[in-house]
Amino acid sequence: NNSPHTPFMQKCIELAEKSPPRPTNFRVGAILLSRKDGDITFSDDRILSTGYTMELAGNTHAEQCCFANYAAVHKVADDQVAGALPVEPGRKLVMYVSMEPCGKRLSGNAPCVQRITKTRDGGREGIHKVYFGVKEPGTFVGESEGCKMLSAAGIEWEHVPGLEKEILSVAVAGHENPEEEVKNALGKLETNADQI
Ligand SMILES: Nc1nc(=O)c(N)c(NC[C@H](O)[C@H](O)[C@H](O)COP(=O)(O)O)[nH]1
Ligand SMILES: [Zn+2]
Repeated sequence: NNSPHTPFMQKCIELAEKSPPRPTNFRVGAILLSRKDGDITFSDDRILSTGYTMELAGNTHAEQCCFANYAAVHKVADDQVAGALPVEPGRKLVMYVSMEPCGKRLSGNAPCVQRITKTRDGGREGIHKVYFGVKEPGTFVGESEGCKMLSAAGIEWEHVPGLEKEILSVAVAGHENPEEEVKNALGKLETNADQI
């Protein structure tokens, strides 16, 4: 699949591969960038931050680490990251994540969709669009709500097809029956591919 977004998804997979395998989460990679409107070759992209699951101490998600890394570089607290993100006319903030941002976490920690929507606080445009490579499998929270919650917050999202098997294999590497879980998740994708 030669989507122009594929190289970014491959970079997210490389990031996810740095994540320590655990049975209790998915290994995910995230990239935050600024993109010039109408730049169809993405040649004027500016990478702002990256993150991967458990990159930072504690039970941290890729998107969470991506924001926290940006906050640290800009010397603001994690919950102040929105105010530190660039606001540039003619440019948009875009996030690539190998897996759909979580709408709910078994740990009860703030879900990443909430962290993404918070970038719009104070009337800022914040994150304009999120690209992800696979919907979250039902392993932990059942039917994922991430996309619905992004739409409800007025944030665009798009599934980048073609790398589902690679993304899922990396994501579940620390799980009990990884092959089974990947097959199951891919099977679900086949049956409701149109509903993604
Ligand atoms: N998009 C995304 N990025 C991540 O870095 C990550 N680990 C998940 N995983 C989603 C999954 O639903 C939660 O990992 C479980 O619900 C357990 O919740 P905790 O992670 O312990 O808060 N999803
Ligand atoms: Zn998350």
